[in-house]
Amino acid sequence: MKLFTAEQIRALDRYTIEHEPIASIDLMERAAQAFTDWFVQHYPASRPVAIFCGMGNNGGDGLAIARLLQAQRYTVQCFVMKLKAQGSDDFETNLQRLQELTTVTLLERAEQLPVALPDDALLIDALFGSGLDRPVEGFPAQLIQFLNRTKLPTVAVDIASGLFADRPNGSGDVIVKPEATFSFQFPKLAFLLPGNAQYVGEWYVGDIGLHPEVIQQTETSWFYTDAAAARALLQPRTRFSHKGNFGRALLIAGSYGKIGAAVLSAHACLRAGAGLTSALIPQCGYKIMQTALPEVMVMTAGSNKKIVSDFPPLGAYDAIGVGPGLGKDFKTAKALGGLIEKMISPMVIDADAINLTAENQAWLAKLPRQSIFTPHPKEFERLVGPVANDYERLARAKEFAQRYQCVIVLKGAYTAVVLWNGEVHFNTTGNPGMAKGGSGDALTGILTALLAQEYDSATAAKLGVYLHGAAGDLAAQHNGMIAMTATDLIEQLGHAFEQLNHA
Ligand SMILES: NC(=O)C1=CN([C@@H]2O[C@H](COP(=O)(O)OP(=O)(O)OC[C@H]3O[C@@H](n4cnc5c(N)ncnc54)[C@H](OP(=O)(O)O)[C@@H]3O)[C@@H](O)[C@H]2O)[C@H](O)CC1
Ligand SMILES: [K+]
Repeated sequence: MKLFTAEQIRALDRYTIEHEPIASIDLMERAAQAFTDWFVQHYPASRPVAIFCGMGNNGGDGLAIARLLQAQRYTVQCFVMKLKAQGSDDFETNLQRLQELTTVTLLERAEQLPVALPDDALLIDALFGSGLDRPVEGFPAQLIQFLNRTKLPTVAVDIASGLFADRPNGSGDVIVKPEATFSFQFPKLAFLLPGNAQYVGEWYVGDIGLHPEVIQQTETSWFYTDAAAARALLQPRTRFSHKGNFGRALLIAGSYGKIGAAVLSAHACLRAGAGLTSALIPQCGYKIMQTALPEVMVMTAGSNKKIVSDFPPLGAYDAIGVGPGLGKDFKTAKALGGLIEKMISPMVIDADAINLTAENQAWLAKLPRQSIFTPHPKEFERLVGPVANDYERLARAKEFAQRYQCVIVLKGAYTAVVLWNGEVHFNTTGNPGMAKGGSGDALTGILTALLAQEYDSATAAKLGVYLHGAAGDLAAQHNGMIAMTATDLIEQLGHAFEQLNHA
């Protein structure tokens, strides 16, 4: 699914108004109706509602929502933050429509705050939407601070007031903190960035019928992978396949005390459908791996029993994943440098293999094209240096992916798959229960398995990250977010594949 900037969304609105055709006031009514339908499903009419409106189209939506909720028998108080004499045309029309039915309170000065609100009130924030073009200051900032201080459950219309849809906010910016955001047609880029979590809450998207033709034609480099998008990436396994078709995968992983990381990644590789899974691990892990996973073929390498070094020739493998629990011994580093130089097919590079690459940047130029890096934010900064915010992190990942023709999987709440062609695909599956040791090892195994099955790197990364999150969601359902482990996640992979097959 595509994501657009605020400016692109404005252009999509205009095109829809002209070509559907639909009057702009009717498009606003459609948006307000979509919000209201959703709101009625989520919040009971027994709770009083207080709606705070600005004077642009976001405020216009708020006024229309006030009218529609009143028709659904909600008790509604409506406030307009009056910053200027005249609002947008559609705002003015909706103000008139509402004032024919009820009184609207104008808020113009700080002295009018605090506003008295019932203890069980639900707040709707329609002060600013995607038209916000500067940080909020003065009276509007005081009003937002007041709303936040009430701690009453707040729902944002389209986007929390004060939050920029597609560019960074300053650290001191005043922004509404909603428990939920109901957005029109598309999630905003800002919703997918970890630093904005408290300014988004749960987000929902309502279809308001923007013109499908123009959505299809409008180019973007931002996407998100939902079930439909992931489903389209899945290759059918034919009945004539035998283990040779599904590729030979190799994990190079583990060091003394971290053999578990090797076991987890190999386990996930098996469950993600690799035909033959092998592991190259230190001698100290031999029995552990053979016992834990009889399906895995095990090799050990190097005279030091605690680490892997001196890799044997590895040309027989279709895909190699390297890094989980590997450690950073200089002998391991030397072997990894040699491997990177020889390999021609894409590799998955995780954990200590990322850290070692960060310390040996000359390897980057020799890296097999379309290799996949899977850094968490700290590992990413080791690779590229410090970054100031989520937007800069994405920009740097794009630059890096383009320069080295690789894929960067930026792990986080909405893991971002950044491709060498500049595209960014945000994942939509997963949950906080996955923020635990072992989750990343599982992802490396999954990605290596998909590469071995001849998925290209971009597809493997998007699909693998989706499945990893979907399996995590199933593990959370069965074991709870607190108790779930990486092994639970791996054991749900089969169900995650099935679920996707039937999506
Ligand atoms: N397809 C859709 O998504 C639809 C969306 N709708 C809704 O429309 C808004 C966007 O409406 P818009 O009128 O463009 O913008 P806002 O309502 O967000 O803001 C209006 C004006 O507010 C002023 N502004 C901006 N920043 C600040 C600030 N920091 N402090 C004070 N004032 C500010 C600015 O006007 P100025 O004259 O003061 O410069 C803005 O123009 C979208 O979010 C949806 O809710 C439609 O209803 C239907 C389709
Ligand atoms: K808003």
